[in-house]
Amino acid sequence: MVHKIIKLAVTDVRFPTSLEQHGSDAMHRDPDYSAAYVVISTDVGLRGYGLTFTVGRGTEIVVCAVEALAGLVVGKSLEEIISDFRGFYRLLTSDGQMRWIGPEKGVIHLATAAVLNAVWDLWARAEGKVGCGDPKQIVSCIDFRYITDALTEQEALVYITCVGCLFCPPEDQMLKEGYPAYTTSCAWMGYSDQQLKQLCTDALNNGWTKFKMKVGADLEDDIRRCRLIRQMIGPDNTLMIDANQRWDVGEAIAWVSRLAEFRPLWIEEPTSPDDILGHAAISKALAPLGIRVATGEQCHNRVMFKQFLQASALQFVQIDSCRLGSVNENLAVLLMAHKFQVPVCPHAGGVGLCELVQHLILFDYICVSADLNNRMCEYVDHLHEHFTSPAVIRNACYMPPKDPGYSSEMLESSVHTHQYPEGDVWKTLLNK
Ligand SMILES: C[C@H](O)[C@@H](O)CC(=O)C(=O)O
Ligand SMILES: [Mg+2]
Repeated sequence: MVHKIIKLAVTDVRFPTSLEQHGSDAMHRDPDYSAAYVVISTDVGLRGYGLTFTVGRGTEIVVCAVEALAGLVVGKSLEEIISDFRGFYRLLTSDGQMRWIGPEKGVIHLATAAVLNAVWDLWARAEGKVGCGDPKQIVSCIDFRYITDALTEQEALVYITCVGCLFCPPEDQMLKEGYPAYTTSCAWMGYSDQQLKQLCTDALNNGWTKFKMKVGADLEDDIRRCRLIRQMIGPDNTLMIDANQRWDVGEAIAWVSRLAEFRPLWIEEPTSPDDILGHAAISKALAPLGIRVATGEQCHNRVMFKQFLQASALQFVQIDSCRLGSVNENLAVLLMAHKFQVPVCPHAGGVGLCELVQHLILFDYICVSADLNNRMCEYVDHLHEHFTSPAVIRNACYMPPKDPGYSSEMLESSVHTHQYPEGDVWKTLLNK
């Protein structure tokens, strides 16, 4: 059957998370978790749902960028797209008049992610499964331009060990135990000590063993809060810290050295996400303290990741389902990470990110790495109730999604009440 795309609609959906400081960090003190939410409709009634994550006012700019891309999608059939998905990725990322405002970075790339995420969702739904493709087909979705010095198409084909799957029915171990997760939800920057203690207690009771906390605003506060969380979780559980790009290179090294006594596994985003050599310097300086560097949530494309890997500038690759150009570009990055033997631990702190990225990490485990050592996927406990197929956590592990698609569909009622500014939630807040 042919599925012709006849419409692309995009909505600015925002959740007022800043009211309770959910999602806050040293650089984003008042994030309203938001999404440019895309619905593509076909002439046979099937729809695909996609999104990209944002944190508030910027969403309206991403929505404009999605609208500017719509003309490249509407009128095509799904079958035409997937018969040359690499070409379609290029069409979106290399359009002669649009690429000037990227290329493959910033607002236009977030918009590309939203559109392509919807296409992947549509593809999986059309196939009636949680995904599609054999290794050759999967590799044919990747644009290798700019990365062949690090990863060739032939190598990629060898690295995909499992026959016949992207989003295929997961293997037994994943079905029984799930994929290990860590929680960031106990220690957002704006939470009080009391709240942090209570959330840690609840999380420990629910079986969580890996915790991430926000740092970087005030050193004395960080020392106090790290001590508190270490006391709460005990010596054997895992702690990670996240500065969200707060420091210069030297400052990062000095600051994190002061937190070494709390034995963080990694410092995340210590400095500018674009500073590859800075991250390399921080990695080198902190290695003797047993602290590694993680980054990726604002690493804007595969070329940047390539250089991070080539420069040994990161020890954990944090792919993001909405920052990179959808599944297509995430596949390139997780295959490069495999080649460089750096574990992938996806970023999921945002609305919808847990839902989407769980598919990518399952693919990484089942089809590429077959390794859980030092690997875990972030989980944040917010806003899942707005999705038709929310991520399911059992005993601190992601349980494989069961419904066909990319788990990216939101409840119509949630979209309706949270669209900005006309949804009821915002009408009420803005009129206060
Ligand atoms: C603004 C977001 O909540 C950000 O703090 C998320 C993040 O850094 C993470 O989940 O890691
Ligand atoms: Mg982070």
